[in-house]
Order: sequence, then structure tokens, then C-alpha cells
Amino acid sequence: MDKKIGFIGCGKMAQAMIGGLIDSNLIERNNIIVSAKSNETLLKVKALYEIQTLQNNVELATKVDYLFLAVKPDLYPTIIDEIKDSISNHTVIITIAAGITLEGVEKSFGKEVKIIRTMPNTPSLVREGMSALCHNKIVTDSELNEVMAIFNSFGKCEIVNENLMDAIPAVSGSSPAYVYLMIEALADGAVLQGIPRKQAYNLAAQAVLGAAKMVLETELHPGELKDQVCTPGGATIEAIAELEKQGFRSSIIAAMERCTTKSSALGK
Ligand SMILES: NC(=O)C1=CN([C@@H]2O[C@H](COP(=O)(O)OP(=O)(O)OC[C@H]3O[C@@H](n4cnc5c(N)ncnc54)[C@H](O)[C@@H]3O)[C@@H](O)[C@H]2O)C=CC1
Ligand SMILES: O=C(O)[C@@H]1CCC=N1
Repeated sequence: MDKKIGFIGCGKMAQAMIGGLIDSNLIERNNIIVSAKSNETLLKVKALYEIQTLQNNVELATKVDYLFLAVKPDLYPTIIDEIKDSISNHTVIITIAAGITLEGVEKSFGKEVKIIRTMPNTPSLVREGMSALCHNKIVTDSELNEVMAIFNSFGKCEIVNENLMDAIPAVSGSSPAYVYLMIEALADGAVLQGIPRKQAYNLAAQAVLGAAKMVLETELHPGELKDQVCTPGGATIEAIAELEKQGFRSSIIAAMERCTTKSSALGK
């Protein structure tokens, strides 16, 4: 793709997307520019990804076709105020922050701007990201297709209605954190039984990866896949019975409700 892509903010999420994007070869390194507050971050990112870096958000905003705002939600008004007079009317703004709405971004710019609101996740770094996107009316089909190609280069993406965007962190933006917790717990349980720590992480992580692939590739209902593992009178159903007793599913659903409420509040 022959477009310039900029990132204002180059923390964990921006670096995950940049790493995946570079690996995919969709865009040449010299078409990716980042700016960040800390010079230390910029030096690190330049060394790691061999991309252009700037310490000036305004200069970056004038140079790119697709501009990711990869800062914390509370910084959005400040950053938009800084760049609003510098972007051209063909620039597409891509937001990645929880709770930041299309209307809120339009209001901060105070003029008609092309905006795509997204919610990515950090597995983008290994090109297994999952992102959700929605956009305002003035984004053209060809711009949307290009942005979807960018997100598909480091994983998969889905278009959703904006009224569902606050629920996306809970299911895919934040959920890698719950899965890491589960992998850590599985490994701790294995270590408790005497399995060496490194082997325990490999066993646990590969089992989670394999289970996820089974859901995606067989398209069988997760309950049916669970039933295939549970031998009647066997060991697995003992574990399932204990998980149900401890509220495994209901604790995940309750955690997701809190995550959704907080995501919505972060933009206010
Ligand atoms: N970490 C994650 O898993 C995900 C994060 N997000 C969203 O991504 C955004 C960034 O989150 P992280 O990357 O985790 O945070 P982070 O703290 O790792 O990165 C924030 C970046 O903003 C930069 N920054 C701060 N002030 C700046 C300024 N005035 N000008 C330019 N850059 C500035 C910092 O130098 C840093 O590079 C948040 O809005 C978050 O909601 C979305 C999905 C997943
Ligand atoms: O924790 C957060 O607020 C961000 C949104 C999704 C993942 N991290």
C-alpha cells in the first residue's frame, strides 16, 4: 500500500500494531512515522522497527494519510487541539482508545473530519490481533477498505455498530489479559503437581491456542467441543464441576460487565 501511516503515541498498543504491520510487508517501513512525548521511547522504537520518528505531533499530522491517535483516552482533547489546524481534509483519523466516540472526536476537531473508531488488541504484534471498527459518514468505501487491509495485516477485523463499541474491550480488547491470567493459573497448577515452570507455560499456552483454533476452524459450538473432552466418569468433568461450583463463567461475565461500564466512562 502506498500510503503514509502515522502514530501519535507509541506505547504498547501502537508498537503491537506497528510490529505486526511491518511483519506483514503491507507497508514499507519508511511510510510509517511515529511521534511520542518521550525521546527514550522514540529512540527505542527507531532502533527496533527502523521507522521514522518525530518529537512533534503537528509535523507528523501534516505528513500522513492515516493518523492513529494511540494515546490514553484522557489525552485525546489535548492532542486533537494540538493538531486540528494541521490535518488536511483527506486525512483519516483512526482512534484506538476505549470510550472515545466518533461524536466526541468530531466535537474536539470542531470541523468535518474523517474518523474511524477502532478497538484493537495487543496480539496484533504476532499478527493474531482482533479489532472492531466503525466510522463516520464521510469516510469513503476505498478509505474503509484500506484501513481494514491495515487491520487485517496484523490479524482480523469486524465492522460493528458504534453502540456496541464500548462492549468490544471486554470481549477482545482487554480479554487477552484474562487469558494470560488463566495461562498463569494453569501453569501454577501444573507446577504444583511438579511440572517444571517453563514446560508448564508451554503446555498451558499451546492448549489455549489449540482450543481457540478448534472453535475457529471446526466452527463447532464450544459446548460440543467441551463435551468431546469430558469422558463420562472421567477426569475432565471433575475439573468442570469444580469450575462451575466456583462460578468460572459467571465471574467472566461479571468481569466483562465491569469492563464495558469502565470503557464507556473512560471517554467522559
Ligand atoms: N494496551 C492495550 O492492550 C490496548 C490499548 N488500547 C488503547 O490504546 C491507547 C494507548 O494505550 P497503551 O499503548 O496501552 O498506552 P501506553 O502508555 O503504553 O502508550 C501511550 C503513549 O502515548 C505517548 N504520549 C503521551 N503523551 C503524549 C503526547 N503529548 N504526545 C505524543 N505522545 C504522547 C506516550 O509516550 C506513550 O508512547 C489507549 O487509549 C488505550 O485505550 C486499545 C486496545 C488495547
Ligand atoms: O485497559 C484499557 O483501558 C485498554 C482498553 C483495552 C485494553 N486496554
